[in-house]
Amino acid sequence: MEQIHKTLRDAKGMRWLVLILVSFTMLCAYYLTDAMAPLQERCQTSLSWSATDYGFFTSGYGWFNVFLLMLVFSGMILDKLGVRFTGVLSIIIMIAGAFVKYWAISGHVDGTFEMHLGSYQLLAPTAKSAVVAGLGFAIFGVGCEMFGITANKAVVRWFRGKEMALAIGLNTSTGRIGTALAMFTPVPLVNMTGHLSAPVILSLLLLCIGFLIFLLFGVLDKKLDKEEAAAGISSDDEFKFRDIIDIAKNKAFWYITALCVLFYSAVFPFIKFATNLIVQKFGISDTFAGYIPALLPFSALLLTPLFGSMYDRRGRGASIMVLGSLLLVFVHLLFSIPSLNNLYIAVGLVMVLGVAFSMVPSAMWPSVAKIIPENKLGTAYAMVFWVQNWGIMGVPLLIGNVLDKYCISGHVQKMVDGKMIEVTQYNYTIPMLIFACFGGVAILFAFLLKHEDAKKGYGLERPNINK
Ligand SMILES: NCCCC[C@H](N)C(=O)NCC(=O)O
Repeated sequence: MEQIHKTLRDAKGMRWLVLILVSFTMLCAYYLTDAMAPLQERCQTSLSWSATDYGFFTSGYGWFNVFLLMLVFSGMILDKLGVRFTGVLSIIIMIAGAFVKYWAISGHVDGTFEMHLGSYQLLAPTAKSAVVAGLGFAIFGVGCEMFGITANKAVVRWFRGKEMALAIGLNTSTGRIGTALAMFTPVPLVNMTGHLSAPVILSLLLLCIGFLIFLLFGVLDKKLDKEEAAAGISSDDEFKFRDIIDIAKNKAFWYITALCVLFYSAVFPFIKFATNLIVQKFGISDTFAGYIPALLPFSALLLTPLFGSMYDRRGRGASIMVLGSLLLVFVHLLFSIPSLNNLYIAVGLVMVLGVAFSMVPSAMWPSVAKIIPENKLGTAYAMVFWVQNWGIMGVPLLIGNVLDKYCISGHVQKMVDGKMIEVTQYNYTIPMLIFACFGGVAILFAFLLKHEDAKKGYGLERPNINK
C-alpha cells in the first residue's frame, strides 16, 4: 500500500496563499518593466531622446541576460540554491536596477555618448541618460527574469498534480495587472508630480513591499521542506551541467523555445511602442492613448487563468498555442493597414490580442513542465527565457531604428509642460508588418510542437489534473 503523506501543499488554502505571496512581487516587477512605455514621447521631448534612443534604452532589459548569460546563471543558482534564496536575490537586484534607472531619468545625466572599437563605431551618438537608464534596466532585467523563473518553479513545486496551469496562469495574470497599471498610471503620475521619474519611484516602493511579502513565502516554503524531509520525500534539486545538455537534446523543448521568442517578440516590444502608435495613428493624447494598450494586459489578466483552467481540466495545450499564434498575426496585420484608423477598431484589436496573449502563455509555461522533469525545470525555464530575451532586447532596437529611418511622416508643434515643442510623427505600418512576420513564424513552430507531442506523447493535449 502506498503511504499518503499530507504536507502543506496538500492544504488548498496554503497553496493559494503561497500563490498570492509569490505573485505580488510579480506585479511590482511587471509594473516597472513597462512603466516607461506610455512616456516614450515625454522621454523624446524632456530628455531629448530619439525613437532610436528610446528603443536602445528599452532593449537594455535583455543586455546582461543575453550577453553575460545572466539568465543561464540564474537558472543554475535556482536549481542549486533553491527558490527562497534566488527569490530574495532577484528582488535585491531589481531594486538596485530600478534605482539606477531612476537616477538616469531624473535629470542627473546629460550629454551624448558614443562608442568605438578602433575605427568601427559600436554605438552611434546616443543620449547619455538613455545609456545609463538602459544600464539600470539591464540590472533590473536580470532580477526580473530571475524572479520570473523562481516564481514559475515555486508555483510548479506547490501545485504539481493539482491546479498547476491555473496557478501559473494566475501568477502571470498578477504580472499583467502590473503591466496594465503601467499603461495608464505613469502619465497622470508625471502630470501630477511634474517628474518623469515618479513612476520609477513608485516601483521602488512597491518592490520594497514585495521583498517583505516574499519573506513570508520563504517561511511557508521552508516549512514544506521540513515536512517533505520528515516524510522522506526528496527534492533532487542539485544542478548538474549535464542538465543543460539533456534539455538541449529535447526537440520539443526547442520548438517551444522558438515559439516563445517569436510570440513574445511580437507582444512585449509591441507594448513598448503601442501608446505612441495609438497617439500617432488614432490622433489622441498620450494621457488617454495609454488606456487602449492597457486593455491588452487587462483582458489577458482575466483570460489567462481561464485558459489555464481549461488546460488543467480538458488538455489541448498545443492546440491552444496554435490558435493563440494565429490570432496574433490577425491582429498585427489589421493594425498595419493605414486606412483602419477608427478608434473602436483599435480597441477591438487590442482586446483580441489580449486573448492571444492569454492563450499562448497559459498553455506554454505549464507545457514546459510536462516536457522537462522538475529537477531540471529551473534551468529549462532559464534557457527558454534566455532565448526569449534576445527578442525582448533586439526587437525594440530594430523597431526604434526602423521608425527613425523609414517611418518619419512629419513633425508637429505640441504644447508639453507649458512649452511648444516639435514632436516627430511616425507611420507604424512597417513595424506592425515586422510584428506580424514574427507571429507567422510562431505559427509554424506551434504546429511543429503539436506534431512532436503527438509523436513522443508528452501529454500536451491531455489535462494536467491527476484524477
Ligand atoms: N514584462 C515582464 C517581462 C517578463 C518576461 C518573462 N521572461 C516572461 O516571459 N514571463 C512570462 C509572461 O508571460 O509574462
